[in-house]
Amino acid sequence: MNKRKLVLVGNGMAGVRCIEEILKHNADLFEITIIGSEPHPNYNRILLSSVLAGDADIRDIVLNDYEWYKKHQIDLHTGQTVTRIDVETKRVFTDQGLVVPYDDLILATGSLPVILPLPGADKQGVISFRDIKDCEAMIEASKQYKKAIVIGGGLLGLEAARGLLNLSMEVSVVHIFENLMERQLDPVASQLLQQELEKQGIRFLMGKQSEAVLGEERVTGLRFKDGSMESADLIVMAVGIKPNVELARQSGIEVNRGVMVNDWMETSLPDVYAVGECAEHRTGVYGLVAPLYEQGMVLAKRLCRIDTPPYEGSVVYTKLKVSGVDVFSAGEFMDGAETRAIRVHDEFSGVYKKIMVRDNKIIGAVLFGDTSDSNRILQMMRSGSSIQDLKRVSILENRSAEANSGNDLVAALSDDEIICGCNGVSKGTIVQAIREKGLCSVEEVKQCTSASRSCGGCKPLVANLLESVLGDSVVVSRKEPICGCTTLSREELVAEIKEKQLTTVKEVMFVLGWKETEGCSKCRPAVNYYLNMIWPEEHEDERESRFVNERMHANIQKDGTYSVVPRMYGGVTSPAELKRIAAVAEKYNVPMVKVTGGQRLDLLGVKKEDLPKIWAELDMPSGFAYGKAIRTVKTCVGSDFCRFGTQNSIRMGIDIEKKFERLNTPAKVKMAVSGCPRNCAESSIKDIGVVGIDGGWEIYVGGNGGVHLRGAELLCKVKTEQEVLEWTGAFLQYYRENANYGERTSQWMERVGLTAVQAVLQDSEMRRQLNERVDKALSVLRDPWQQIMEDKQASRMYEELPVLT
Ligand SMILES: Cc1cc2nc3c(=O)[nH]c(=O)nc-3n(C[C@H](O)[C@H](O)[C@H](O)COP(=O)(O)OP(=O)(O)OC[C@H]3O[C@@H](n4cnc5c(N)ncnc54)[C@H](O)[C@@H]3O)c2cc1C
Ligand SMILES: NC(=O)c1ccc[n+]([C@@H]2O[C@H](COP(=O)([O-])OP(=O)(O)OC[C@H]3O[C@@H](n4cnc5c(N)ncnc54)[C@H](O)[C@@H]3O)[C@@H](O)[C@H]2O)c1
Ligand code: SF4
Ligand code: FES
Repeated sequence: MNKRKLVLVGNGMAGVRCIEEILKHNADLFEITIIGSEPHPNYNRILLSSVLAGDADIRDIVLNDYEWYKKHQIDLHTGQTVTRIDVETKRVFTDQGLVVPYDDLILATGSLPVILPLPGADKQGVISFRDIKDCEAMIEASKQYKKAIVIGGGLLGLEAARGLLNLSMEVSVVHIFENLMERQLDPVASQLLQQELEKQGIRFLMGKQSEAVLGEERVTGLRFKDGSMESADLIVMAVGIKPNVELARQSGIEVNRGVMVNDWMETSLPDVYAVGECAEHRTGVYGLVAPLYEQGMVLAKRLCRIDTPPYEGSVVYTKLKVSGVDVFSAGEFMDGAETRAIRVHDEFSGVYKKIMVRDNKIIGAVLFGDTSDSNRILQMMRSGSSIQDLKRVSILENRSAEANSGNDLVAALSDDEIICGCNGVSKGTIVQAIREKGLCSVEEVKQCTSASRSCGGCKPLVANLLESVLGDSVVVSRKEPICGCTTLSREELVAEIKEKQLTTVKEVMFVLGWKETEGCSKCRPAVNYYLNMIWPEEHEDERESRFVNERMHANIQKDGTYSVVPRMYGGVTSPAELKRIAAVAEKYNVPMVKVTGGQRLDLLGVKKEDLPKIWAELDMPSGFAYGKAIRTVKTCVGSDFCRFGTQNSIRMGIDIEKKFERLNTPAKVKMAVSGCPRNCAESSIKDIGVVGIDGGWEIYVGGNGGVHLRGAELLCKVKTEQEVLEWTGAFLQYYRENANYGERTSQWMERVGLTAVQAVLQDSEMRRQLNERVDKALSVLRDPWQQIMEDKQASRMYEELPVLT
């Protein structure tokens, strides 16, 4: 049988998803050609926000790699734009002279970002945020420039702003209205969101209408209609999108806001279909993947001649992807004459929930601060079930607070509740797949059901579901590949390194069949760390695999200069040290000397070539302020000086720091010792916090005072200073051996739980063995500043190293 020729214009999320569905139904029906303007295989556009925020690498976000196209015999043409469709002869033409005939044609050309027609909008440094190219441009700009303006306080603008903040830029969001995300949030939720983002460091200029982009060749600022101005080196326009319909319009296909389609995604021309953001269905144009995938599923069945209910539109919802902020919105959210609302606003915990009701049915919701009920509420909206017989406020009862764990919460969900909103995958489907196909990792569930394949917001729920179904085999269920270059999880990698006695990064990648021979910026430093941890004496640290700060042994600053933080054990210094610091600062014109949060002195603005000279003249050890290593041990004044002090916190802090300095760890480790439970050294928000009590010490672990605020948990109470050192050593080594590279103790403790850690460390023999291993690791470590000063070759190489971020 002759295959029908199917051509897809647009190699993006909606179109390729439709092709995947077609292949699932019948892989032999079509000869498929895909033409896409971007020079990449299909990637997850949603995760561009994560790439910008530094949580993912471009390579991690590819959805279908080139192999996939080859495997399915798809003729792929990237970097080519279809410029004309000849509907008479049924052929498409590209800007590079390619002519492809079709029997069926799918248009999935997506959207174009709206660019405000401001004078100066064409200057360098004015960009949108839509594709990999934009994302790379922002990352590049952040290396040279300081100040960014994001125009538009919608989902995209806020995610861009958060990403730019992570790239160390100063960020101002310019919004035209008084309330952020006014298309999704009511004024109360908007205000809460603004306050939270302000706390994270974003500035807001509300109710501002932009008038002109300032600058010569490159942007220097923005002028507003009220005459005020704001300076900027980068302007990101995130003021909405418009369906990309020009190709369809020119080809005589009926176009309104989008390409007009009926309930089977058919356009006004025979054999021409449209899906995704470019399509307009019953006046609805969607800008989120869930409805686009629903459209693709209907079209796939239609093209494969499989009976399908028509596409009748979608109930959409949004969640902002900014860490530390939980925001959910669906359907109607503004109060009106015909609607009533059920509201809860807990100002103490910062939780706001509002459910909109009409004719006893839920027609919309806004949740801020706790979005754990979002799936259930969405389900009730979608099913249109009556809430007449329910106790109204029970709809908003916080099930996450009642549940002892995420597993309890997920166990309480009914089988038809949707776990993955983006891909419309229910709990029942996932549970069935886990049981029938023996799945035991989130990655496997993703491959098999598509759950967690898009925004990734449902990953924790999928993981909880795996745990609740698999019970004790949970350890297996947590396994995820360390990056896209390998399928090996951390546990598997560590086991392979030990078993095969692999000793260099290159060897690991070669022997274990890495997809990319050189690895990526995610796995190279991780493998180097695991090798250091496993073979402390045998493995020679591979500096070229480390991030720039660790290679240079100093923190690179925004302007390309470095900072120097010498170690001051327990935050204690001496007149002699202070004199040396002052002399160095004067001699090398150090622009700023600053006291750090960890009770040390930071010399900021040091030129790269001055670093070794400054280290030599300071004659102090490196403070490792740049590394995934033991950082500071902050202390209060303690019993020697403080009238409340029960224990000598300064001595304890110095002893801890002297014992564990230089130790490399999966992520930075901050410690503190307080002389009494008044806790002046803030031990309760440190990775390890020690608190003096009558007759002994309490040791707390897993605290974090950063973006993800977490109180440390009590690990144990001990009597002597020796025991503090013993437990600290055991905890550090257990964390070194079991956490993922880059995972802070707070995240690790969250993942494995205090009880599991206590169960190991309460065994004195285990503590002894762990201490033996940590002592071995410590015994070979030397001060890196000293090493570089002694090694002429190293200091030369050091000057020449290329910058890898
Ligand atoms: C930063 C960011 C974050 C997002 N976050 C979320 C989120 O959290 N949740 C969510 O649901 N959605 C999110 N979205 C929206 C989501 O990514 C889009 O809805 C989805 O990608 C649209 O898919 P599409 O296939 O219709 O269009 P696209 O993914 O834009 O694909 C269209 C493709 O067609 C190509 N093309 C256009 N014209 C032609 C032509 N003539 N010839 C050849 N190729 C052509 C384009 O270059 C493009 O590659 C986000 C979007 C961005 C930019
Ligand atoms: N988490 C998510 O689901 C997510 C994240 C990013 C992007 N997206 C999608 O990407 C698309 C684009 O997002 P978006 O935020 O650009 O679109 P949007 O239309 O949702 O928001 C644009 C915002 O810009 C504001 N605005 C318009 N003109 C302005 C002006 N002159 N000055 C200042 N502000 C102005 C609008 O009031 C609006 O709040 C949408 O479809 C969105 O759903 C979704
Ligand atoms: S924690 Fe206790 S001992 Fe230390 S300074 Fe505060 S009050 Fe004094
Ligand atoms: S909810 Fe977005 S991937 Fe599952």
